[in-house]
Amino acid sequence: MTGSLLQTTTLTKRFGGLLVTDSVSIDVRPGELHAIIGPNGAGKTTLINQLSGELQADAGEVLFSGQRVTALPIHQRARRGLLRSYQITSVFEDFTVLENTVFAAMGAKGHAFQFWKPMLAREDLVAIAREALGVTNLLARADTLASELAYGERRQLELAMALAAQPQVLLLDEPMAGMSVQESAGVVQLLKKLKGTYSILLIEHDMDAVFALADRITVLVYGKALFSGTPDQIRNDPEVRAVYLGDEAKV
Ligand SMILES: Nc1ncnc2c1ncn2[C@@H]1O[C@H](COP(=O)(O)OP(=O)(O)OP(=O)(O)O)[C@@H](O)[C@H]1O
Repeated sequence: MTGSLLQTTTLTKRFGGLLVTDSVSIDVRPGELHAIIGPNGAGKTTLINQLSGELQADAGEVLFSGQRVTALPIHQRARRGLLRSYQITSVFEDFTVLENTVFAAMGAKGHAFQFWKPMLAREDLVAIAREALGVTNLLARADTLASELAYGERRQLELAMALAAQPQVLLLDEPMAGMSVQESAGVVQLLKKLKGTYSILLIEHDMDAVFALADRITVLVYGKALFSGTPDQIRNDPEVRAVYLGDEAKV
């Protein structure tokens, strides 16, 4: 698979006797949004955890920009540009939205946090942070404390913080979970804007969102990548319809 930014080869993970990632080989190409769908318990989160570095695979490889990152910890993968939204830097409740985003930019660049220096004096990092807040429509809330954000805005902040870290590949695990219909629509618009610039691996249960956004979709069932293809191919594949989407699926 040439031209892949992120790739797994026969990735395998067991929890005791349970095979949760069953020799999965998938890839994310530059600029594409690749969605992973599958029933509850199919192993989607376990797979993304092995990509981010939160879990170590039992066998197989994770390649990022052609290099093995399989054994690297989370922060080293993040520094190379493989980043999971919301997990790299936690949100500080008593910091403003801008300060949290500057902090994320700082961490990504490997700068140590210096308590004696005002965070917002770092003009280069503030510029990166403001751009990320602009993209995620949070600029108007830049001076608001994180603790005062509504739930949907908080998820936007997590995404802004990930963007401030200037990733190449973004790993997103159910970014619309818990959101209102209106908030979800906002995230779909945002991801439409981001794809192309960033390569995105998305796990999402909202099939309307997945089919509106994905360039490619992989269907995971019992830990196995059953099928990968374009939304049209997935929609029209009889096996996928039978095992996952259901014959009545209107997608
Ligand atoms: N740390 C763990 N130890 C043991 N079993 C686990 C662990 N984490 C997940 N599992 C099991 O692995 C299987 C896959 O879980 P996973 O959360 O990856 O699925 P998922 O596709 O993300 O599910 P959902 O769509 O419900 O979020 C499930 O049967 C789950 O119970």
